Amino acid sequence: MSAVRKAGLVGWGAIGRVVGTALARREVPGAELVCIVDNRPLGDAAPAPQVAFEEALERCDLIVEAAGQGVVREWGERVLASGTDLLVASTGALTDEELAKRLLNTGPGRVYFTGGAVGGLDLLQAVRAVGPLDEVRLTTTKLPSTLEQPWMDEELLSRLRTATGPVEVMAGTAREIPVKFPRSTNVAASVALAVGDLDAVQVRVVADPGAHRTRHVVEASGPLGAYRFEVAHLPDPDNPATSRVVPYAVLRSLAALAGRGGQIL
Ligand SMILES: NC(=O)C1=CN([C@@H]2O[C@H](COP(=O)(O)OP(=O)(O)OC[C@H]3O[C@@H](n4cnc5c(N)ncnc54)[C@H](OP(=O)(O)O)[C@@H]3O)[C@@H](O)[C@H]2O)C=CC1
Ligand SMILES: O=C([O-])CC(=O)C(=O)O
Repeated sequence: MSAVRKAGLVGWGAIGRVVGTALARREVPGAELVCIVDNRPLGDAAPAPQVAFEEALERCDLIVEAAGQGVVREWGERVLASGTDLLVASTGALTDEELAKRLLNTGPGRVYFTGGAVGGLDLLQAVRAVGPLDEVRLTTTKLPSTLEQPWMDEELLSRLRTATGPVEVMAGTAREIPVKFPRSTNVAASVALAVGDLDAVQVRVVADPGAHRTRHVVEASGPLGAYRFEVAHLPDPDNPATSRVVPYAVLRSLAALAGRGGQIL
């Protein structure tokens, strides 16, 4: 592995632009931006060459996925088999346990995920080593428009569009929810990765026209106590499904992977 991590960024959107700009400015010690992969032609605005995914694998030793669950499904194993590490933002892809297993067993590259929009995962992961968490709940509250999905029927869409207060859109486990809302509930999968059990995490997705901040509340109890983590994020103005904090969580994960944080992580 080179002393400086050669990072390739997949996705030049709400997350990718902030991450890519910071990397290009060398704001993450120990990591540099080598190339960008995106569906759309990026033109001169991009701070690194736009390349095809195959070429990114040749140029990089770390791929940062900030594009969507489909990229993890389609490319995950190829990234790792090529010897390149993979940092995943679209953790919802890992609710496919067969895929998650294959990614764990493929190498020599390694797979990592970022905590993204949700906090407290380190503590949940620590407690899980003592014994299973018996109750884990996540309540995600977002602007209704960010939760509309192609599979929704007219009645549900109309409930979302005419809501004047909080409306429960769906309840289910972390196995079910991130697949149904692929761009807006990856946090459920992230909590499940920390807890180590997709079915143990009960998720409520709430649409609220008053949710000018996106809220994620994680509640859990286990052998050593009870936990509650609540965040209220400003949404990205261009893509309100994504909280503005997420690229900074990706950058934090990158700094840890690059191992030269300039801070004690
Ligand atoms: N872990 C967490 O807490 C969070 C995770 N996420 C995940 O991160 C993803 C990205 O978020 P965000 O930046 O807000 O999304 P955006 O839609 O703003 O940007 C995604 C970019 O990636 C591109 N893209 C999508 N698929 C591909 C592909 N197969 N190959 C190349 N480029 C592709 C998109 O192009 P196009 O639009 O043309 O498809 C778009 O330019 C989300 O879809 C979600 O899965 C998001 C928020 C929080
Ligand atoms: O950014 C957020 O608040 C959460 C999100 O979109 C996701 O988990 O996919």
